[in-house]
Amino acid sequence: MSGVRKPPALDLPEGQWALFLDIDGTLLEHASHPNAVFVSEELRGLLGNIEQRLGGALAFITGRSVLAVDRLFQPLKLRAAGLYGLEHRLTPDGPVGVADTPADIAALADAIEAELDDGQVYIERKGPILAIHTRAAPHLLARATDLVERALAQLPQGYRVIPGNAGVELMPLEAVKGGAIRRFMAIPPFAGRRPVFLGDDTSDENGFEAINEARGISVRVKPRGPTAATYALENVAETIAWLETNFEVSRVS
Ligand SMILES: O=P(O)(O)OC[C@H]1O[C@H](O[C@H]2O[C@H](CO)[C@@H](O)[C@H](O)[C@H]2O)[C@H](O)[C@@H](O)[C@@H]1O
Ligand SMILES: [Mg+2]
Repeated sequence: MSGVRKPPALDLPEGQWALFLDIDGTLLEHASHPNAVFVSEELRGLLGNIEQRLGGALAFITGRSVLAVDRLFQPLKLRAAGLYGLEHRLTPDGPVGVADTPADIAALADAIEAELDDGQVYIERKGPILAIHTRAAPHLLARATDLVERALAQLPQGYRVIPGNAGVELMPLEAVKGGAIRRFMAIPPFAGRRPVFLGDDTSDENGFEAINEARGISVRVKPRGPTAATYALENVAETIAWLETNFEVSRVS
């Protein structure tokens, strides 16, 4: 595991922690399609219990939209930053704040879809963000990446391309997980607490940097190379077990 250490046992009372969680690849095993992931009752119960024990200081920090997250975890609703921080819901039942869309990329999505006319590539349209999923057609990843990089030239400045997990995403520069974490850390019930963030992907690295600046605990799940995270866990199962152990929550039967 790239020599990164396992995270330590948490040594402060639970009221002093703030917990930020990536979803795909961290809490959920990857599936062939974004809508094919499985959320167990145990996981819903665990997250609900942790949210209560932390006095609400738990938020999802994800590339999915908040609406997509709510559909997956229903009836559980948590604080969340969606679309890498372009959306945020600061209280579980509050409104979803949405950042401006710098450009309409729907037409771009159509063009890329037509170019990759293969039936195996799924283009996820997330408003200002485009995710090209090549999990079912790995041989098309390089072509998809090339197309998206060339599409950058057609957009106003302020977009970037980042590798996804079995795909590639095009997004505004301000879509960064570190910004989302800092926003939560400035308000109750997060402010003044020591933050923990668990994530598994390139897009989580910026979040790890924000956590490290705040002297928190950054944990990369299944690191595949260099990471800014201080600690690492092997996989989803180990992540869930670590959360259960460290937040002293018993499994929901
Ligand atoms: O920030 P995350 O919560 O980890 O979300 C990242 C992206 O996750 C989803 O795509 C990934 O997971 C899918 C389900 O396992 C998989 O089919 C796909 O190949 C992965 O890239 C989601 O669809 C994206 O919108 C998120 O940005
Ligand atoms: Mg992830």
